[in-house]
Amino acid sequence: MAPTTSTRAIVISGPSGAGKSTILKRLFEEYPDRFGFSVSHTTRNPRGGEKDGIEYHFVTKEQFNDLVERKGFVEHATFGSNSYGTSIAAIEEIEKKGRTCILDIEMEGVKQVANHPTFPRPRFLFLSPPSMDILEKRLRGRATDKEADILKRLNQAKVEMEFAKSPEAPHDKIVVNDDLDKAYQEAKAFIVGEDA
Ligand SMILES: Nc1ncnc2c1ncn2[C@@H]1O[C@H](COP(=O)(O)OP(=O)(O)OP(=O)(O)O)[C@@H](O)[C@H]1O
Repeated sequence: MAPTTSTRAIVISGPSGAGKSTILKRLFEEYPDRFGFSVSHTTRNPRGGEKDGIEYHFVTKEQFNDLVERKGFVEHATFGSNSYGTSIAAIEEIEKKGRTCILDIEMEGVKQVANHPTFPRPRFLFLSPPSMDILEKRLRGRATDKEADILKRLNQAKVEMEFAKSPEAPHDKIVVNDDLDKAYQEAKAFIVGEDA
């Protein structure tokens, strides 16, 4: 059965520090039963306490590559020696529960999802910082990132912002996260469908 509008997956993207987690946390609090995150696949080993099928689907490199060949991932990437991916089956697991799957993914993943040969096109939301200066302040204010990481994230943010402006970008809606309450209301209107 094709997903109805209410369970059609939603992709949220935007530079690191744009406020994706902040907005999604609020959304999940306001609508505790309406959304879900898919469980990703990874070839890395489980860390203490991680359970297969909960934090990740832990698979071998062969299993992972087999799923890549069969176009079973809407997006996947390799970092260092470990691969990660979002499978169509994992998204369907969320939809089967009558929930909307939210995919929080970076730019290369967004391109892959938009160009997938069979996966029904999700709705794309891009969260933008008000300016690069403010983004830098927020990344510094988060105090979780090392200086080298902050500089890497800022460089990558420039690339993501350029992509968002390009004709190739699939975004259906761009929300500028200046005032958090206003940005949340705008994102929510798009996500829960009033603005669909
Ligand atoms: N509108 C806002 N005004 C001020 N600060 C904000 C606003 N939105 C988010 N922040 C702060 O900016 C920082 C970055 O936000 P957040 O961690 O949600 O970004 P993110 O897009 O999820 O980043 P990542 O992709 O790295 O996970 C956080 O410290 C958050 O509290």
